[in-house]
Amino acid sequence: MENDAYNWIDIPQPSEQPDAGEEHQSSSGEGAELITTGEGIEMSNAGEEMEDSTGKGGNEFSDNEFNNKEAVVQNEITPSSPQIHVQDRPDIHEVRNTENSSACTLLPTSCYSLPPRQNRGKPPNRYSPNGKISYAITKVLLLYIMVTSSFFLPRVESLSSSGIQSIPREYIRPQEELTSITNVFEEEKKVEGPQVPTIDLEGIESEDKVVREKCREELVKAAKEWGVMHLVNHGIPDDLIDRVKKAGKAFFDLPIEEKEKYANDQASGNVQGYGSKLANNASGQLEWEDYFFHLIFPEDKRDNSVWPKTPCDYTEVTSEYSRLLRSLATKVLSVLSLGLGLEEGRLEKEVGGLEELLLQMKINYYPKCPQPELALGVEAHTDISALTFILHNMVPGLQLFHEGKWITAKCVPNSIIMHIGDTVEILSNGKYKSILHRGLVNKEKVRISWAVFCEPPKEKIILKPLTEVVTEAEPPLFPPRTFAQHIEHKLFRKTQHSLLPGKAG
Ligand SMILES: O=C(O)CCC(=O)C(=O)O
Ligand SMILES: [Fe+2]
Repeated sequence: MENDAYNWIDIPQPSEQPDAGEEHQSSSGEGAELITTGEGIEMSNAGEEMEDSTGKGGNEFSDNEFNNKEAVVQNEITPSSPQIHVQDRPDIHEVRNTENSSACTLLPTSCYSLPPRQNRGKPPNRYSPNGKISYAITKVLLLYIMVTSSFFLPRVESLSSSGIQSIPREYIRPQEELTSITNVFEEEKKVEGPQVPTIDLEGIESEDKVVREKCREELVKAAKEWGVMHLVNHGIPDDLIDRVKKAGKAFFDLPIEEKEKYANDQASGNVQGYGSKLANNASGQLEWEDYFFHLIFPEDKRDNSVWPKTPCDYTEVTSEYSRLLRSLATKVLSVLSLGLGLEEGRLEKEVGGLEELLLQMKINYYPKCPQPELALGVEAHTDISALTFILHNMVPGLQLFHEGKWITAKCVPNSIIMHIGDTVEILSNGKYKSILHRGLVNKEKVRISWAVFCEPPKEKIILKPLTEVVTEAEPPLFPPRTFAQHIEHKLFRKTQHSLLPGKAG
C-alpha cells in the first residue's frame, strides 16, 4: 500500500516552485560522475576523466555530497573497473525536463527515469496500481543506486547509513516550506502556546454518570477543536504496547536485505510489506522514511504471508494489539456519535462495523537525517481514515497545523495519539476535524511510529454528511463519495488555491 496513500500532500503544490535545492547545493566537478555515451549513460569514478563530462560544472552535487559519493564509489568500485555502464540497464532512461514542464521544477534539466517497479512512485499506489506516470530521479540518486548496485530506489535507511552529509535533492522540500522546518527537539521543549490535548479515558464507561459525561465531553471537545489528542488510560496494557514496539523495532533492526524479502510491489498491486515513500508528483519529491504496511484486522482479511516472521512474537503481539485497538475504536466512535446527537452505534455502522472497517498498520521508520531542516519524514497531509491511532518510540516528530501554526506533539508516556480522519470529518459534516499534520526528522535519533488507520471499505459505502447533522444553516460541506473516490479526489486534485490547508472537500 503505499501507504503513501495516507500521506499524499493535501496541499496543492505551488505551480512555480523555486529550485529548493539550489541554495544548499554548491557545485563541484570532481570525482564520480554519470556520463552519457551515445544513447547510454555510464558512471565513472575515474577522477580527472570524470571531471565534468557535461561541461556544466557537475552542479548536481554539493561538495559534501560529492565527497561522500566519491567515498562510496571508492568503496564499491575497484580501480580496475572504474566505470559502470548504464547501457546494460535498458530499464533506466535519461529524460529531459523541459522548461515548459512546470511540474518538474524541482529537478535539473537532465534526470533519469526508472521503470514502475522501481518507482515506488505514486501513482501507481495501492489505490491506483496501474497508474502510468513515470518518475524521474536526479543524477545524484541514480549515482547512489548504481554504486550500491541496487536495482531499486535506495531505502532511506541505506542513504542515512551511507554517511552522506547532504541529502539528495529529491528529499529537499520546496523553498516556501523550508522556512517552517525547525529543530524538533527545540520545538518539543516549548511550553507556551496551544498544546495537543490529553484525554483521560479512565471514565469513558464509568458507572458514575457525571464522571462518564465529563470524560466524553472532553473527548468530543478535543475532536471538534483539534481533531487529534493524546489518549491516556486507554485500556490497552502498557506491556503489550511495549512488546508491539519491540517487535516492530526488531523487524527494522534486521539487515536491509532481510527486510527486502518483504518488499511490496505496488506496480503489481501488492501494496502490503516493506516500502519507501513514493514520489506523488512529477517533481519527484521524496520523504525521509521507510515503512512496513499491512492489514491487521479483521483477521479473515489478513494476508499472513506478508507478516514479518522475525521477530517470532511479531504476529502474536500485533494481533492482540489489533483486537484491543478495534474495541477502543468502537468506544471512541460511540462517544463521537453521542457527541453529534446520534445513537451510539451510528458512526461505527457508517464506517463498516466489525466486518468491514479495516485496520491497516503502517510502521513508519524515520532514519537519522544529516540535514533535518531540509526534509520531512511525512509531508503535510490529513489522514483519510475514520480514526488513526499512533504509537511512537518517544522521539518527537509529529507536528499538527493548528490555528495557522505548526505545533509539535509532546511525547506523553503511555499514551496513544488519536487522529480524527477525513471519513469522520465528512460524516460529521466538518464538526469533527481531520487535522493537517506532518513528521519532522532529526540528526540524532531514529524515530519509529506505529500508525493504525481504521478505514471504511473502498466501494461499499458512500461517505457523505449524515442527514441528522445537516441543516439549512449547515448545508453539506462534502459531496457524496465512496472512500475510493475520496482517495482519488485527494490524490489527483489539481487545485492551486493556497498553500494551507486543503482538507477533505
Ligand atoms: O509518524 C507520525 O507520528 C505520523 C505518521 C503519519 O502521519 C502517517 O503515517 O499518516
Ligand atoms: Fe497521518
